[in-house]
Amino acid sequence: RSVSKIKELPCPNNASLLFGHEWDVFSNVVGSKFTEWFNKYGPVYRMKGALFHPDILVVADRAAVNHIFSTNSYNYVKAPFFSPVVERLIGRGIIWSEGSLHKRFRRLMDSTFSPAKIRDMSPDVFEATSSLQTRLTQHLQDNHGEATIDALSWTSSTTLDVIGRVGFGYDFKAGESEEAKAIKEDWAQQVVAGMSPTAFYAEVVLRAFPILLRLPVKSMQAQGRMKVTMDRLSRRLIESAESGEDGGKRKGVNFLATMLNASGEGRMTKQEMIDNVSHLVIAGYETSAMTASMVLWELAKNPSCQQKLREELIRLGREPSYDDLTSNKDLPYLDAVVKEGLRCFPAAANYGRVALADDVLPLETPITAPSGEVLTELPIRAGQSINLPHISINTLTSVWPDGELFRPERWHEPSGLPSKSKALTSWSGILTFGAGPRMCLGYRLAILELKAVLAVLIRNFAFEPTVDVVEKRYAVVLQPKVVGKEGPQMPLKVVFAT
Ligand code: HEM
Repeated sequence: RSVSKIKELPCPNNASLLFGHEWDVFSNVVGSKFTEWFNKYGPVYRMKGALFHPDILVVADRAAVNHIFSTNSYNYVKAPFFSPVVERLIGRGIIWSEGSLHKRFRRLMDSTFSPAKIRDMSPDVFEATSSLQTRLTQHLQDNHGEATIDALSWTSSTTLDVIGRVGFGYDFKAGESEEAKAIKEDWAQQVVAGMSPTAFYAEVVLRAFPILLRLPVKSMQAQGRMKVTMDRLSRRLIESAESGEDGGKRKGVNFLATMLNASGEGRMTKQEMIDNVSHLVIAGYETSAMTASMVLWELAKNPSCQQKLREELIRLGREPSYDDLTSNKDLPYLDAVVKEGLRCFPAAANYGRVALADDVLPLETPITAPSGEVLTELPIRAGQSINLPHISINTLTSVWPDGELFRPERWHEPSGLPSKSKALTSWSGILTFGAGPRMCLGYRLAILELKAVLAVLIRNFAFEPTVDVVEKRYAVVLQPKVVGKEGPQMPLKVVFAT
């Protein structure tokens, strides 16, 4: 068995005796501490864990990242603390699964997200975005042409609509159906709980004493409530499709049809179907909605970017079609805006993994240990916690020129992007959708949705920031939060575009 060399790595000073460096990471702007330490110590370092948890490895080195995501991906699992939380929230579906179960789920679901299937989904996406336009137009007319909206709430109603339609032939009625309201409410409660310092303490205590997971703690009961809502919806969808009560609508094209087929052939149990419906809804709706709201925020703060995008959309002279949105021929700036939004605001901002078995991480940038030994690879032991903070890795200035700035133009300038020798091999060289066998299943749908939502909004409306101070927080996924107010939100002023 090789000896771990973790202790040879640089480590920031000033760790708290009780909370190591983890409180620093939680209480500062998302990713800022990781970035500060990457800049100081290079692309691989260790930090102290809370409650005497062994040191955590933090990695941005290109070879190590590629190894963990792609080459030996199944050796790097979600943290043991994370799995029971996901299970309690949304059951044992694809996000929860590991190893052979994950491979089986992935084989069943991969084809549902092929480019051809996404094209088939596009009318549903456009129906949802056109409803967004109609509702926002009405809202502005009711408010004398000017309103302050919570952009996150508007985008999440739209992405929930999309996932309902394309996934299950189900209409969430722009966030107004009983289930949509329950899902949005339960989710918001999770996020509010996740933003509080108690969430930090709960996580590190439960990690140290997993037995406590069995106790009836309040925040865990909230997770249970979400599962009840999701289970009820999943069962209803499945039963109405099985009985033909929905007129065969849900047996047609969507994820549910794929799962019903698999279940008919004995390749998926009913409970697995129920859980995977929940996983697809949760994975698919809030991530895309948050990203869209963050991009709107950036465009609100950058009127010239917003105007440039609007002019491109007006120049097109028609509602963008699927081909317009995917070919990038006539809408290159929209493509750049979406890529830049995904780079700067990755949903899984602080991403963690744990090694199942001993392994050796390759290193692109050798590390000189205090002994003078030069490490060109890093042996690690089973159980090693690893952090791969997407938000820092996507924005490191040593890789991305002025990487901390939101600047869509970079995607059209060779000097704005990482050099070939520094770029990751993931989608567009960023980690937002992960990489390798667990790469986001719905990334093509997410990109189409983001483009369709932004095209409709920017073509027809103009956005400005409010006096509220918005900050990025991490609770379940990356979230916008207004300083001094509870819960996630993105307040923006909106008027009709002229
Ligand atoms: C901007 C929007 C989105 C972002 C940033 C995002 C990001 C991610 C990330 C980081 C992962 C985890 C990869 C890993 O575990 O290594 C993931 C997994 C997943 N995503 Fe997305 N996602 C988005 C939208 C969607 C959409 C629209 C769907 C469609 C239903 C979706 C479905 C999934 C599923 C099913 C998984 C689990 C894949 C697996 O474990 O094999 N995501 N996503």
